[in-house]
Amino acid sequence: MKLPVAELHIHLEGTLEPETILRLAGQNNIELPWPSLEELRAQYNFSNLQSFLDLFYANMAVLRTAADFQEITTAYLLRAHESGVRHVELFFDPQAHLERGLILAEVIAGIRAGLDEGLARWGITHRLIACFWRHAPAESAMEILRTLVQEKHAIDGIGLDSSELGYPPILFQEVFAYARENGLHVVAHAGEEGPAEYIVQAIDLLKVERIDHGIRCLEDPALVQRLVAEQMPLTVCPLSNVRLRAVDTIADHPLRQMLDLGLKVSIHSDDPAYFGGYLDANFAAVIGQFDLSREDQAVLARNSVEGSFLDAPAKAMLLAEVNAWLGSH
Ligand code: HPA
Ligand SMILES: [Zn+2]
Repeated sequence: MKLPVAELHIHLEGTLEPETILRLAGQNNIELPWPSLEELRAQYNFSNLQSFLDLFYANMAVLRTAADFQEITTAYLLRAHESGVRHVELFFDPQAHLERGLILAEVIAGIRAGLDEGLARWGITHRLIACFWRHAPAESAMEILRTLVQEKHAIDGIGLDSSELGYPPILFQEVFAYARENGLHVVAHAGEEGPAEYIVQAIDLLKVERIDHGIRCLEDPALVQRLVAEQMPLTVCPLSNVRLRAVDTIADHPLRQMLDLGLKVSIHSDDPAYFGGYLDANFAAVIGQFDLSREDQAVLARNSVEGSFLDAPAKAMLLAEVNAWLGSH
């Protein structure tokens, strides 16, 4: 039996595998600067968040049709199913696709079709979260969000991603207020490359329900105390942190320390096609490095379920499965 988990920090566009990128490029007549698998693979050496984002945004040019979005969503869910994922809260970047002239309703329809397929075939439940770019003006986010709300596009929440340094959460206060007023869930990347202060702003000004990454909270002991007291979920992505040089190696990752402090951390894969592995690989890396006990692993899984936007009965069911997993060995 695999450890049942909720995947809460996964960017759909970050599941685009190099082979899929080249196949879709051919299919959709998109010319990429790296036409062969070898040349493409040579690009995956990142020095920081921005160097990854540059490649990530360039590669998603190959996504053109609703069918493309459906296909990559289903492909991801199959892979997630194989790594024990029972529930997924999927991020996508509307601005990246609008900028390329795609129609948002079609993008969402494709993703939704894939999510429905994942539910039917593997029983994976889902939520869909539109992430706004913090490097773009808040007005752009607001305009898109208004359309999403007015046209009743099927999203369940909003997030905040892309380049972090220099783009504090305060810039998006109105966008997040509007989302909350319209019944949407709210999350934000904060404290990945940005300072602990951005985590404070995300909580106080954006009133987020989860922090994505959040590892730099450790630089502010008062904030750590608060995050523990409020049991604020932190969606930590170990392989991403290593590949984007937020930490030097897995051995230097603060996960063990975060668990010991009582922070509500869970493990996620961020952009698995870019960072060397899906949820199972992220778990394997930290289990091996920190000698995590089965109880530690169950805590990580419970945190993922409790931090999700599932309703209470669905959470209770998954938590019972985590306990069954713990009792099964
Ligand atoms: O790790 C990330 N950080 C910020 N933006 C992102 N967009 C995809 N992945 C990321
Ligand atoms: Zn992310």
